Amino acid sequence: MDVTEHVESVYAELRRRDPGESEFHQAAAEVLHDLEPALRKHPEYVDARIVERLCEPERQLVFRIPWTDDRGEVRVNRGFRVEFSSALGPYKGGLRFHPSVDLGTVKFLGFEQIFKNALTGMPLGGGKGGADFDPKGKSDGEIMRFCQSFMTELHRSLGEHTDVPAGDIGVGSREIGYLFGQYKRITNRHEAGTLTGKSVAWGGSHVRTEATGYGVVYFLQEMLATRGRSLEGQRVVVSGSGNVAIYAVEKASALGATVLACSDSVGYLVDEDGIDPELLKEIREVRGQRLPAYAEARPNARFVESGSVFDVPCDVALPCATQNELNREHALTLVKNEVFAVAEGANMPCTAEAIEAFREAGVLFGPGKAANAGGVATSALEMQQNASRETWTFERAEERLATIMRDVHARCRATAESYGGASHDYVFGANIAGFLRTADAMVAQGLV
Ligand SMILES: NC(=O)C1=CN([C@@H]2O[C@H](COP(=O)(O)OP(=O)(O)OC[C@H]3O[C@@H](n4cnc5c(N)ncnc54)[C@H](O)[C@@H]3O)[C@@H](O)[C@H]2O)C=CC1
Ligand SMILES: O=C(O)CCC(=O)C(=O)O
Repeated sequence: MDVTEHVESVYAELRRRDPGESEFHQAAAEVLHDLEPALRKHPEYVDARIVERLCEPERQLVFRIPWTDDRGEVRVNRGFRVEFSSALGPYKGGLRFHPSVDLGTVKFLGFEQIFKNALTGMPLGGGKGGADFDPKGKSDGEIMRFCQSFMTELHRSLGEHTDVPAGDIGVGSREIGYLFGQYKRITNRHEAGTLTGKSVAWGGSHVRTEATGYGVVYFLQEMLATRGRSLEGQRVVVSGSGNVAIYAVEKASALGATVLACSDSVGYLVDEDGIDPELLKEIREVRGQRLPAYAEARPNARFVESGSVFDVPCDVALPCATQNELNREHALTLVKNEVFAVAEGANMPCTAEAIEAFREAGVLFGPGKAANAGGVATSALEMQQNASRETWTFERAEERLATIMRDVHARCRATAESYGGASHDYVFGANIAGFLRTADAMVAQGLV
């Protein structure tokens, strides 16, 4: 069978079957386009219909989540868990609580997760979940009751050898605590490895909180080193001000960069003196305030409510908020301002057109499935500690994270080159490397 025709027919079929899932189509299009050289080299993948099978989740759960608000009124949300691939290990990937979540969003995230998890070299399958629940403005009691109801339904599908969720947008260690508590109560099992992102006080791993943001910066360091640069003196712009963004700011600053700006869904913050990571953490994580509170506390900082954080001139941009937040127009502004490198902390934050603009301008570009793999990799370290009933030190966990990110970077480059691409084409390298590992396992495991 002609490989191009094969890939095109798989793509056409997935669009036909699920026409409303534009984010899933976008994620699939990028990966499928890059796979052709691998399929030419390995006709056995075509014969076994690996691509077709990978595009169809092994299982998709959609469920009702009834809960009561603080006035005693009944509320109903919709929950999702897409168990995409168990070729390399238990389904693994976070839970997102945000009003925009639908099946297409969860499928795009779960699809990306397959390749990302494979790229880490760890024994992890791919999955993702969430709910169209808006945590904004909810009380602690409401969050707890919602998490309990969510887990009352989802617990049947989970287990340390089956499916292991973690956090994502709107789900942090508080939510993981409530979810775990309900899981334990219903199953009567203190099976710590069933959820990751737990508090270090009761089964979590040091560095999991920091891992995604730190990992992005480690990946960036490796990319810069290929051009003889370091982070020292670089002007960095980060989008978002949640978990990934905060720890990207912290690590980039610690390595000598000046982080000029970060953002939220209302606007962006500029601090000409460099964002102070401790103050940012205090405001966002401890006080739960928004970014204007930071601007009020620092003389050379301002909060801007129009335009985009990517208008701020910089050497390095780290989009760490959400999907499709950086479009072609933003990319062209960054290029005009001579951006040197972009690494995705969020999942699919750059549109296909933005990535094309970076490629045309020769900007170093680290795709999310490689650059933000540190989070899920540290989740795998958490599972490892849970299985052996150990708790590693912060230093030991961070050293493992740094090594994993160096390996992910090297794997992308080596794979890109060996399949006829440029070594700096991290998108191509990541897609092929993640695919090969998964495809080999699928062929070995037969038609399942
Ligand atoms: N938490 C993790 O370990 C990992 C997260 N990611 C990805 O990183 C991204 C951020 O996740 P977290 O930091 O965990 O979530 P979070 O809930 O801690 O923070 C999300 C941030 O994005 C901002 N945001 C949301 N929608 C926005 C919009 N439309 N425009 C501008 N800002 C917006 C929020 O204000 C917040 O600052 C997501 O794409 C997530 O899938 C990727 C790998 C692992
Ligand atoms: O640690 C995990 O399992 C979740 C990480 C995640 O959701 C992601 O990589 O996007």
